[in-house]
Amino acid sequence: MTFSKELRKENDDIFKKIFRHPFVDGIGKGDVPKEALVHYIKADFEYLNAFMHIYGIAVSKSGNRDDISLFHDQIGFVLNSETHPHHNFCDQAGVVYEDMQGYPLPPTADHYIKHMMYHAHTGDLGEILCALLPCPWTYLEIGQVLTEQYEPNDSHPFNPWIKFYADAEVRGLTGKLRNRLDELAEVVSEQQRTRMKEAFRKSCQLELAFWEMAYTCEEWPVQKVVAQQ
Ligand SMILES: Cc1ncc(CN)c(N)n1
Repeated sequence: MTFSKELRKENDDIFKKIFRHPFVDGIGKGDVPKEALVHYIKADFEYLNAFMHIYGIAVSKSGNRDDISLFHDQIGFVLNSETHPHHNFCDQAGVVYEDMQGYPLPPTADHYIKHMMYHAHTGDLGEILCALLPCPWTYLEIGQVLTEQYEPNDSHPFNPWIKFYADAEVRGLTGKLRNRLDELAEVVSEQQRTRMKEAFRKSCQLELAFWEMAYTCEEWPVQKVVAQQ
């Protein structure tokens, strides 16, 4: 079994919980509370900015042009294409995309990007890929599961979102990351494979937590700066 297949199998419990999460299921049913959509978009805009920064660190650790090209293409996709599903959520929430940008990250999203940043700064390319992969991979499978389960048509409010993530482009990009990870995993020590598995599982946990964060509109416990005495 390839390393990425092993990762998928070992984290099936979390993938299943993600598919059943009320926010994700709400996308399939075409019914997500507006506040949750807004909370999601605000956090996800900044999350994806951080995600591109991490790909940038991966570029700086790349030893050849094939790897540089791999990460460059992923940045291009996030920058130019992943705005489409955000627009779908904005349209359904009745808000303007530009008004959703520049907000501080809620605790879970903040934790998630710092987890990836940690592995980006301290790990090698394989470890970075493990921290990054649950992001495209869980969304690809969410798109596939919701398509199968709800068979959305053009009148479905979240049809563009579901179609986008179930699409061949996302499958192709995720497949490229998986293939590169499988190559890198073949030449590392058992100890390093354990570190890689831990990075992957924590990102899966944080994917699930991100949906919960948006659904419950999670905020920091104290929001305003308390005046110093
Ligand atoms: C938190 C999160 N995870 C994954 C994706 C899909 N790239 C996303 N937009 N946001």
